[in-house]
Amino acid sequence: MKDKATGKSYAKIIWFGEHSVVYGQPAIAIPIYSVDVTATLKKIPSGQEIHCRYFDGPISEMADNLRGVKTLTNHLISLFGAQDLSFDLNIESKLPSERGMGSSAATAIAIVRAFFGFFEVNLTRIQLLKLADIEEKITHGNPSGLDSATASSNMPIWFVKNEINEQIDFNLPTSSLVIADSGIKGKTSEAVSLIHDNIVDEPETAKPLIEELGKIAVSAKDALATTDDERLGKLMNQSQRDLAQLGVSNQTLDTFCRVACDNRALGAKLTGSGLGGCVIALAKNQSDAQQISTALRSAGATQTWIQSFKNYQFSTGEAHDNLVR
Ligand SMILES: C[C@@](O)(CCO)CC(=O)[O-]
Repeated sequence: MKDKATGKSYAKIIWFGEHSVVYGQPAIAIPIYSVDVTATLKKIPSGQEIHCRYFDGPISEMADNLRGVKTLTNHLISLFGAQDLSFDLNIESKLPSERGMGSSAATAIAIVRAFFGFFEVNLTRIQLLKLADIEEKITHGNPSGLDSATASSNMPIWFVKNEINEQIDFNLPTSSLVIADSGIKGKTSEAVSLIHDNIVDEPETAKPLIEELGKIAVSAKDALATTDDERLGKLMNQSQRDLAQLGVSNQTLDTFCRVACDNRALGAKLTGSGLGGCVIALAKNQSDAQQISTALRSAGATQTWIQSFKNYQFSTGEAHDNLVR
């Protein structure tokens, strides 16, 4: 056992396939390395404390809105027989919460990694995702697993619920994604049940849209393999139309997409569960990305990030074993 260990994870951006992934369609998602979560577990003289932006104090006193993190932490305490250990768990997150960037999954992944690092026990990817799911099931109800799979990956992934979780390697050396936060909170569980209700109430409209979103993800994978950024942009626009028809966009997100496209974006769409949160726009080069980012800030984005794909591959030192959870 160490005196101190840290676990890291990343914000996730779903490029293609949010919502349809819940219904078995494929998705493409990417970790955003500059927007990360670090959990640090260290020994202290007494108590079991947790510090994060929503809570500061003993784990036993955590409020109900943090039930996911509390349950996961208690599960890890039992797993390692650490009931009598005095420790402090400090979570530092650069992710805004409820903005479609996978804040809860990233927090869960960082916590699990911190515990395994602290107890010096090897962690397999399957174990990591299963443990993160303890938190995600409480926070989101019926997660596809895409958020945790991406937050823990060091590469973009191609994902099919319970079937495929593999890295994709592509080369888009000049393009980048501009991510713009609308500042509006979007609850994943609400957006997921809204789509579920649409499928039940209007299956003849909703089901073909879900299937089309899956086909778009397949085409996008092909466009990535052939470095066809113009096609990727068009596929993003098509996704946005389908997601809006399914009811998870809103006026602000629609406006952001239009502003991005009026400012040289090759395409734009909401990312994550929608009903708020972030929009992503594909830029052909760095100067276009700057222009799009500035235009989106003028249109009201509270924060923007530019993720370039140059030298995207990097290593966390942990193998991504391409295993299904
Ligand atoms: C909306 C959704 O597809 C992504 C949320 O980040 C839900 C899920 O995959 O569990």
